[in-house]
Amino acid sequence: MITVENVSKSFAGKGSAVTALRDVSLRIPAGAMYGVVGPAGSGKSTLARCVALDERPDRGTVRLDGLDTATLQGRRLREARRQVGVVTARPELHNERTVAGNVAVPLEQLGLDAPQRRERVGTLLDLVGLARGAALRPSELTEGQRRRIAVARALATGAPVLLADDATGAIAEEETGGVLQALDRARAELGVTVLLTTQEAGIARRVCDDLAVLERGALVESGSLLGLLSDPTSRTAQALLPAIETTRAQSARYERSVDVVLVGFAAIGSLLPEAGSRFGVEVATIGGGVTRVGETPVAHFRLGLRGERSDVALAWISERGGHVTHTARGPQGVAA
Ligand SMILES: Nc1ncnc2c1ncn2[C@@H]1O[C@H](COP(=O)(O)OP(=O)(O)OP(=O)(O)O)[C@@H](O)[C@H]1O
Repeated sequence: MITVENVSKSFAGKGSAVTALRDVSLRIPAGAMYGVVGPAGSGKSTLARCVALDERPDRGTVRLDGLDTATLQGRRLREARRQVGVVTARPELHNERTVAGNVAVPLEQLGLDAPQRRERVGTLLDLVGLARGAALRPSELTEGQRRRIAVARALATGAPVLLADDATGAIAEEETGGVLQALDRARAELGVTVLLTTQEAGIARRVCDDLAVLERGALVESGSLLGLLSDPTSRTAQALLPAIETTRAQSARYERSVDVVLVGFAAIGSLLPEAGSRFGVEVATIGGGVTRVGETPVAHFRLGLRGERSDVALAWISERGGHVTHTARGPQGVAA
């Protein structure tokens, strides 16, 4: 468990100081894939550097498994830093060494002998999908593959936390999946806690369980990704849920219209038709669509309803986990 407790951090700027983090608190459970999302300059890297103990907060503290890191110095600080492997968007690789040689660097520093290094490097290159590239030079690989070397190197010493600070930044779209898969396998197969910062909520949507959104150094929302998506007013939902575009004419064919978020195959497949037949109400999908969070489908639909018991049908949908938002009714009982 990583806890960030009321962390604030400012830097001297030209003239006035720049506040990079304002009283940020987070709880990152052990073994989670946790996303920190926000626009450029919102404080993601500063938060990442505070968690990696490369930066000291002005106020507040970071706890790694309960250890208060605020006052650590010298050897104890170095030991705590070794708990966190770091990958950035600009990993420095040694081009005079092979891919395997790069991953072996931290193991050489630890004093592992050659057979132990070979075994560990082989396992890690396999984990990041580069087992066949071991003898190549980093310059012979794509940028996405170089990021995966950096992931393997960051995991080499067995750090329980992996900090991927914009690790998918500035690589080709088709290579993003490979980097995300490497991070996901680190979590799933090594039990590593992964903190992933990115400007794109869509990147976090593909792999993260939990999310924090930063804006101008402040935490604006945090929680499970599915929980945040269930609230259509959250920033995360607004960024990730399919947009609803319906015309007035489409809505006008029904007595009322509502928006609904449904999570999971079962809810999306059966809740609406079942509500319709159970309560004798016509329930039609007149807008929206389905997206995916990891493996889970999430629907954001506008529904048109007709029938006396539409209120009861909607209450029934809500009781079964559907998140219903009532849109304003127009003068003829039509959604505005
Ligand atoms: N070492 C530093 N010295 C001065 N200002 C800094 C320093 N590090 C960060 N800042 C400032 O703090 C604010 C937050 O920066 P930070 O790099 O944490 O944001 P970010 O969300 O990671 O941005 P990006 O997505 O562009 O990487 C910015 O205004 C930045 O200019």
